[in-house]
Amino acid sequence: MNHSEASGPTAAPHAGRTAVAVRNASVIYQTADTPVHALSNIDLDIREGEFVSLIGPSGCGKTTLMRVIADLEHISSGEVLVNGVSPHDARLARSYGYVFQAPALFPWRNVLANVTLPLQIQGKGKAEVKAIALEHLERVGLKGFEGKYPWQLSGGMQQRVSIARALSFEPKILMMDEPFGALDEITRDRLNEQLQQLWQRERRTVVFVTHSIAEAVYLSTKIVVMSPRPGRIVKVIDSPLPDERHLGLRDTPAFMELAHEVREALADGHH
Ligand SMILES: Nc1ncnc2c1ncn2[C@@H]1O[C@H](COP(=O)(O)OP(=O)(O)OP(=O)(O)O)[C@@H](O)[C@H]1O
Repeated sequence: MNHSEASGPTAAPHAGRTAVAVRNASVIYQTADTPVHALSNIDLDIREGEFVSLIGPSGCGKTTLMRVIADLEHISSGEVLVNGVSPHDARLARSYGYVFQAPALFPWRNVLANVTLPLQIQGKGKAEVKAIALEHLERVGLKGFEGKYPWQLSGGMQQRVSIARALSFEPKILMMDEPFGALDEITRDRLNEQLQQLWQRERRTVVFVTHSIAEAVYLSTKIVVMSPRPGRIVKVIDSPLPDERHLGLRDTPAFMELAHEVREALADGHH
């Protein structure tokens, strides 16, 4: 069965409810000398179940935009709504799961204890917490590794533990800031494929920051191309690729065409 037969000639319309609405949002960092205009007049809609990548050159405000959505940073003007409420209220409702570039696991806790931590903080019972954590470890392909310590795992495996931990309390939105940026290309490819399959199964909303055109095109249903000084959105591209994807897709004309469109938009942003 080819991919297009599996899910139609183009991606299914990701017509879920609005998960994130950013309206005319700007962020100005006050520094000792001149203020830094990190984001300027950002408008963005993300629907439930979309996999959205923010891509752009260093310093264009990708991380700032993600942090604004996730209530880790405040906007200077404009409005941001997450599931219809402020990012602050969304955070209190445990809407976000975070995965950062460095896995940020506790070295003195084994894999299971790292994944159970957010659940323990929620006050769930011990047996329930363990069952949930084991299930999430299995989902990221780490069944049998629950007794290992982070230093006994490869970088890619550590990042899979971080993903399991972020998903353990079933957040509405998974926020991923260059999660695979520090990994070698082969490991990165494999994790891209696993993440894509995970998204296909769960259809959770994902906001993903990356520098890689190939990664953005492979993973996303929507690609947000940004440019620096001040950080703004140059183009929003809805992916025409089918939802079911394998790494071989990267060699197809449709993939290369989309990668070209992203590259052109990035170049336009520099003018
Ligand atoms: N806390 C801060 N105080 C002052 N300036 C900041 C702060 N955080 C970020 N900036 C500046 O805001 C701009 C946007 O930064 P941001 O980290 O969002 O960009 P980015 O696209 O994620 O970059 P990279 O790809 O290098 O991580 C940059 O010019 C950065 O130097």
